[in-house]
Amino acid sequence: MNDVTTLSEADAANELMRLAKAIAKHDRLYHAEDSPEISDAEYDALVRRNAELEAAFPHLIREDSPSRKIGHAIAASPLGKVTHEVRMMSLDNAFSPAEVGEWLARMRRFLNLPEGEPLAVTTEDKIDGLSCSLRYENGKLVRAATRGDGQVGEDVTANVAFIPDIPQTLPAGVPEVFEVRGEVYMEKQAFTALNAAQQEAGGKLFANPRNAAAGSLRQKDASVTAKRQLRFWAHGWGAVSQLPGTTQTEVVEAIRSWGFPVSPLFARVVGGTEELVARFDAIGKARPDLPYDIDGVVYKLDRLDWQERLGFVAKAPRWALAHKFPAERAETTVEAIDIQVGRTGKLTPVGRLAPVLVGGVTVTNVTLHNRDEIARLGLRVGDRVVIQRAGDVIPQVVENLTREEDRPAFPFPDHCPECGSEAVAEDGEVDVRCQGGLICPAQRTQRLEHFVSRKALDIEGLGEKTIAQFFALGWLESPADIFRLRKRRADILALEGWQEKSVDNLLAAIEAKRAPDAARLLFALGIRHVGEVTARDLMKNFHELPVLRVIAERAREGDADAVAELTAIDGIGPSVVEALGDFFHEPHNVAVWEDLLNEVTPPRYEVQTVASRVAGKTVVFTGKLETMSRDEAKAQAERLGAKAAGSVSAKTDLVVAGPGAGSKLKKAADLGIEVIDEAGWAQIVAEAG
Ligand SMILES: NC(=O)c1ccc[n+]([C@@H]2O[C@H](COP(=O)([O-])OP(=O)(O)OC[C@H]3O[C@@H](n4cnc5c(N)ncnc54)[C@H](O)[C@@H]3O)[C@@H](O)[C@H]2O)c1
Ligand SMILES: [Zn+2]
Repeated sequence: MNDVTTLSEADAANELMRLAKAIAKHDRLYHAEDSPEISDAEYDALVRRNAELEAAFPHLIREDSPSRKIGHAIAASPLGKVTHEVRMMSLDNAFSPAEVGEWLARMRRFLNLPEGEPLAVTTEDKIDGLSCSLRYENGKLVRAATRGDGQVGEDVTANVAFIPDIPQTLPAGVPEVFEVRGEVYMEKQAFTALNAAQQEAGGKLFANPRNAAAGSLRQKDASVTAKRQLRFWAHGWGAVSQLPGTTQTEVVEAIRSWGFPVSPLFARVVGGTEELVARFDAIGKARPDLPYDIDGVVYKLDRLDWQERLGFVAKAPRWALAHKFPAERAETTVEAIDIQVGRTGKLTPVGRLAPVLVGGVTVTNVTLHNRDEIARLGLRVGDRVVIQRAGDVIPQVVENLTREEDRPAFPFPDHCPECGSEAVAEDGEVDVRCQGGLICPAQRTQRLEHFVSRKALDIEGLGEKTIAQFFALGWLESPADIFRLRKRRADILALEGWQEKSVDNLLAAIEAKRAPDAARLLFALGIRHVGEVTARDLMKNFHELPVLRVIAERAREGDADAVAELTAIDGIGPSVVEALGDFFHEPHNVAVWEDLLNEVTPPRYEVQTVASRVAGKTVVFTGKLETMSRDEAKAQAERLGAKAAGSVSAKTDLVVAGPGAGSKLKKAADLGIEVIDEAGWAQIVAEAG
């Protein structure tokens, strides 16, 4: 779904046409046939999208716009037609306190009321049924009608005779003409029982109590209605010869006194957004215990003279608002599963959904996390799913409703969709990663940033921004390109923000790394499991990068000697051996590697030691080190010609202990080994050359 602000007029017009068609179709299925094909949340997302487009392109609003239509025309209904004397309306929706506040502010502006003056507003639950208009003349029920398209509804007079909540006659003294309007509904229990009975009899199943109530009322044969447990409560009125009050509250009270049920949660609230939202929250709390379904709270301005002044917009009164409970869960269809490659090479599946309104927000994408999650859900393209979005949490698929169908599983890719390199999950890991780190466009800039970072090649002046800029210009695709930047001196100078001096400084910093430290270069390549320390350990043993490559390739081919040679190194395990083998097995990586080694020439790697009083000794670091990391401490020991070991034994010469050293300290004492603290170690480092 494209952002409306970037949409061309032609695209907007096309989309509006498609929406008008789709919404009309779903209106027919829902209102005329009582068998919706999509969830309300999906329908609401279509309506919302239509409203967004119409707001951005008001001149494109169609003659047949869904925003102007109520319900569905009843042309095809077998029931008689009734023209409403006063149109039956819909309600505007709000999904957030902010939208409720806007509604209140709009009314205030319209009525020119002073800011902050409290308003009296009635609140009642928005019951999920179908509207029905009951016309009484001289206290006798003469006509009952559905809403239809708002102007013309269906005659259900015979049907409502079987609804005990609807009186056939009213007490003496009622106005000559009075149309009571309210909701015909089915309680949850009756709905469950009806569907069970329908299932038994092989009849039609209803999607929800609202559809069941509508399907039960709108029957040509009223004896069918008689078998269904329908109920009614009143929430308004249509044509009247006289009003029994000057406020919504007074008239609803009068209707109640004539024998009609009204909402048990009806209340008059004086205040602003905060007071209304408090009431909304209270009704939300009561919701699970109500015997019927509700989907929100209806607010109506209490004063009828103000209602009259406010009047109506296209299809709803300005003086009323339906504040809907944001559905935290909703049903929709997975239209596609795309694979995104993250900056670390992780393949993340993303579900593309038929747009659906969840928690008041239109959701079109959902993260599917990883390959295991797709397997757990048994998810395939085309499946119906329940998605959930609570608060600001990223939407999740909580259930796959299409499980049982016999279709092939989603084939999770074993190659990176960005670069075509192999994508694998290592043992015990759920994430599948692209192995083409150095050539994968999704990973490239991050790999380059790592390549020049302080602990890697440490090239000053080549920051994140510059890398991104050069990358976008096509100047930096792989590490070797860094060393070819000198040919672009004039091009860089022509860029904004670069002067002779800064360009020359950058190029000098790069030239200074033509003969880099081999361990840093190896670490800079970003091979999985090959961190700073591992890179040094490897280079200490093999000294030359081409030698390491040969050993790694032989190990991958299963050469036991090569494997043994690698794993004999302290700290090198099977995962490093595998990662190295995989790296050199990927032709793209080899190309990058060879290209790079044509540009730079690392000298033979030898551990550079300085004279110190711990040369040739074995040191153990233990406890919490406060001024350096354990890796740094190890590196320092190496530079001083000492060996850093992990545990205290008879071979240990010196223990450097931080706070909380514990058992190792005790062992050192038992063996009579010298123990110093971090400050003592710093002293030794400082003394050395
Ligand atoms: N799934 C689908 O395919 C599909 C298709 C069309 C419509 N729908 C659903 O139908 C609804 C839209 O229908 P709508 O335009 O008739 O609006 P609506 O039903 O959301 O709101 C208007 C109606 O609310 C009723 N109502 C309930 N309690 C009320 C109260 N206390 N006071 C006043 N009115 C009260 C009235 O009958 C009124 O006509 C949406 O929820 C939509 O998701 C779904
Ligand atoms: Zn890739």
